[in-house]
Amino acid sequence: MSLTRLDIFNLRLFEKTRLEPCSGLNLVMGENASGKTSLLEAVHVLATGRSFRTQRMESVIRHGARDLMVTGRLRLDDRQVSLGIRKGGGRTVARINGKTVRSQSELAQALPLQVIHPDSHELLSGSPAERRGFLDWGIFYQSPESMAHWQNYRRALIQRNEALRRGLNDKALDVWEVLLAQSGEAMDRARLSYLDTLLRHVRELETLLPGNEGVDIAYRRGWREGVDLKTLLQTARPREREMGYTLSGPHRADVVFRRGDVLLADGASRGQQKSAVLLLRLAQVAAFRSVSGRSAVVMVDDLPSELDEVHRDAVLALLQGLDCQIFVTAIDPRQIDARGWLRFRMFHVEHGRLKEVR
Ligand SMILES: Nc1ncnc2c1ncn2[C@@H]1O[C@H](COP(=O)(O)OP(=O)(O)OP(=O)(O)O)[C@@H](O)[C@H]1O
Repeated sequence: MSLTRLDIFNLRLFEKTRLEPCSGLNLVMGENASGKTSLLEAVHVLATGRSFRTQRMESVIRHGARDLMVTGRLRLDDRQVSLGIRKGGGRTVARINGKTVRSQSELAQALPLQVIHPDSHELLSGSPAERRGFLDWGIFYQSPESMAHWQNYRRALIQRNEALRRGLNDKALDVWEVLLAQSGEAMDRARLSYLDTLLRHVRELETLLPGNEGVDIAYRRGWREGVDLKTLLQTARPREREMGYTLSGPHRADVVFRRGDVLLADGASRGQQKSAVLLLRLAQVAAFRSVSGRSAVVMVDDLPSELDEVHRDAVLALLQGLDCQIFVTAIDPRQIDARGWLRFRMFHVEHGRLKEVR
């Protein structure tokens, strides 16, 4: 699967821009503030409806414009699919093949995307929510039916917290706790099963990125081991009534990444962190392929930063082995050795103007 065409309207400094990428490596180069990251951001908006740089979509809309639009053409085996999204004034309209779709997640299913950018080390050192998002990316693609458990869980969690705050009786809590326990334990099983798959791919790829051998992922499910969630919720009522919210469950899950005795969150250099995050996220792409038979699009913003030549080349070799469509940005194209890539295109961007140079 690959994007064969991308049209961007009113996104950051792009007023109207077309990109025709190849199905292999697409290198986007340009000076600082030329618009390289914005180009990747456009692909991300198309796939997810969100930016990977900001929560405030208004700041992504070109100054002076009311809304932004990104459309793309995807080649899936021998089929063509067109995707589009328009965002502005708090409204989103998403389309597939010209038809408005109800949920943004339909675009995400059509265009699986993995992005690694300069803040991606937050997977290791940021908030647990970041790491739950990492797990849930995998589950969304490995077992989309599990997302229904997650939605049920979230709904029940809001209701139970409300009941706790309003001091409702045990009977009112019972209803929500049954739902929380059922959906929460299903979510936990899905996460465990995903981590199992993922770890196998980490083991397969780790030797390709020097310094990552033995990277390990320890899962913390969000409530005490050996206790079923329903019992735990019941026994925690007195304390949680005081607090006004639910203290345990898969919404408090986390994962810890380490290599031997070293916690990658604070015991690794920035370069080691970047290389570990690349390994973990690219293992997700490999796991996705093995489970679904489909390929994802991979984007690496500012690939050369923090990495020495050995690691840059190793990352490129790993990317090549994934056999996906890749977008890479760099200030200096000499830092990207694209010899050996049969499918390769290079673009130069300058003040929001894009030119194919190879
Ligand atoms: N909403 C907006 N409307 C118009 N221009 C914008 C908007 N938001 C940001 N810009 C401009 O976009 C440029 C930043 O683009 P971008 O971050 O994509 O560059 P880059 O090439 O990735 O830079 P770097 O290499 O420094 O990371 C800046 O010139 C900024 O002023």
